[in-house]
Amino acid sequence: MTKIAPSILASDFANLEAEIKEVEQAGADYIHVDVMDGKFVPNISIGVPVVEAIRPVTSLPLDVHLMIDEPENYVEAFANAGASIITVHQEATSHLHRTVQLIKSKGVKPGVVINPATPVELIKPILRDIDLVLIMTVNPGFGGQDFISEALEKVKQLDTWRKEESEYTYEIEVDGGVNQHTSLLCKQQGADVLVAGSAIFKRENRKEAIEDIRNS
Ligand SMILES: O=C(CO)[C@H](O)[C@H](O)COP(=O)(O)O
Ligand SMILES: [Fe+2]
Repeated sequence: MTKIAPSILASDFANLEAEIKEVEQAGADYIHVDVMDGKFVPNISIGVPVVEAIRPVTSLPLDVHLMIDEPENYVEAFANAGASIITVHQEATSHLHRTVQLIKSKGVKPGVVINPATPVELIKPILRDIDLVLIMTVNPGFGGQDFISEALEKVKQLDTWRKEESEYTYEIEVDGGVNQHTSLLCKQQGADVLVAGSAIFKRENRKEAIEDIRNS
């Protein structure tokens, strides 16, 4: 069954605990946390104290998407705050293997994410070391943007590679512009986890929203 990771970027921050509990009750699999630094992406969102604050309010894994330059400098802080998965941009770190090893050494699952214009071949050398690959279907920085369907070819390629190579155990996650229509395209190409912000939190009935995305 396709996993659904609601992105709290689109939630009501004044009621964050209730928002998280509602999507957990509604069948979410991960809580996706978008961290932005105003440098790697042109927006600032939330950081370590928010991860620490939400860790006790849910039993779901916290899927922390770091949209920050030199993420290696913050791996320890996010690990200590309770991140379950830490995903770093290939474009943001010079020594990807070192950063991934650092994440593992803190007992956290490592993920690697690429922007829509980044070729998937660039991350082939790291695939055996990671638990998750995140394919961006928008340019990161904001919720509510339109889905870039061209990026889905990378999902297909990743699915093909892991069928050919037993050492590859990564999940394939898609993030950006996912809704009940685009979710079908992601699943058809082999995606396991779908991130959705606006399509879940901007709807009154979160259970229906999650089911519409999962069952499209
Ligand atoms: O990483 C992100 C933005 O950079 C978010 O996870 C993503 O945009 C989710 O929001 P939406 O579903 O509204 O597109
Ligand atoms: Fe994200």
